[in-house]
Amino acid sequence: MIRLENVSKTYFTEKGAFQAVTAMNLSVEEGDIYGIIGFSGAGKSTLLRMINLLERPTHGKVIVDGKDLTSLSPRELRRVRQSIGMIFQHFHLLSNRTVAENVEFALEISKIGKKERQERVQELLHVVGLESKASSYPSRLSGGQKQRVAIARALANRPKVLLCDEPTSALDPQTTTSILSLLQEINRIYKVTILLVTHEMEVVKTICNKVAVMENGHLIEELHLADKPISVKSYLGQILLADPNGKRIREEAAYV
Ligand SMILES: Nc1ncnc2c1ncn2[C@@H]1O[C@H](COP(=O)(O)OP(=O)(O)OP(=O)(O)O)[C@@H](O)[C@H]1O
Repeated sequence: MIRLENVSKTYFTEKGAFQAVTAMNLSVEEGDIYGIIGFSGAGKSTLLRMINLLERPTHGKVIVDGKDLTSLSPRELRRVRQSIGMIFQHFHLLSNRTVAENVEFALEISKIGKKERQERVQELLHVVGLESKASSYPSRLSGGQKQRVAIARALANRPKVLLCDEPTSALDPQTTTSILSLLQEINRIYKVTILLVTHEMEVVKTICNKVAVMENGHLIEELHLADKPISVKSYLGQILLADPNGKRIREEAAYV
């Protein structure tokens, strides 16, 4: 479903060039819930954002559903992007639109007719359990509810892939659990392939079947979590697995 071939990203700033991702190869199969984990600054978000070309790779190919996105025209890319939904740590909802209007917005952009838009919004708000909040504005919602709206909006155009950038990092543990269950349900009902960036192994262990461990822009190793026992070779992979809540990661990251 998704293949990254020798993908690198260099940022050019006033301070000079900085290589955030180096020659990464990754293969995500249809139906996977695929985690990307590592310390802060490892390049996880950069990698995720290259999958819908929010960041354009400096080198390499990004192949989604058989198409090399790096070779598409802007128009073709806009169309393909509709099949790739995305959610973020801080939700990014439109504050001047209601819950229903936030979800509908994605359908307006794809020029879907009004009747179909409204039916789809109803269905999605039902799936994320927010029918009663359709007319509320985002400022009146909890963090978990805001993420549910963002998920409904990301699913509006029936994407094949959902990219999740630290989707639970701004949420308390109980809300995190409910959002992760929702993502799992969406993966099952809609057969959406999910890629999820996180710094917490607990999140990965709860819903992912595979995880890529990243450090300093490199893929350190890939773990198949369905295997028992899980085979872990890298030191970083062992730390992450032994410390599912990421406490030690945060301590070590603060120390270095
Ligand atoms: N637009 C940019 N311009 C310059 N440098 C950037 C840019 N975006 C990210 N970086 C740098 O690239 C590196 C990787 O950043 P990235 O956000 O991908 O890491 P991450 O693993 O997602 O970490 P975090 O969880 O802290 O966001 C960091 O050192 C960051 O400062």
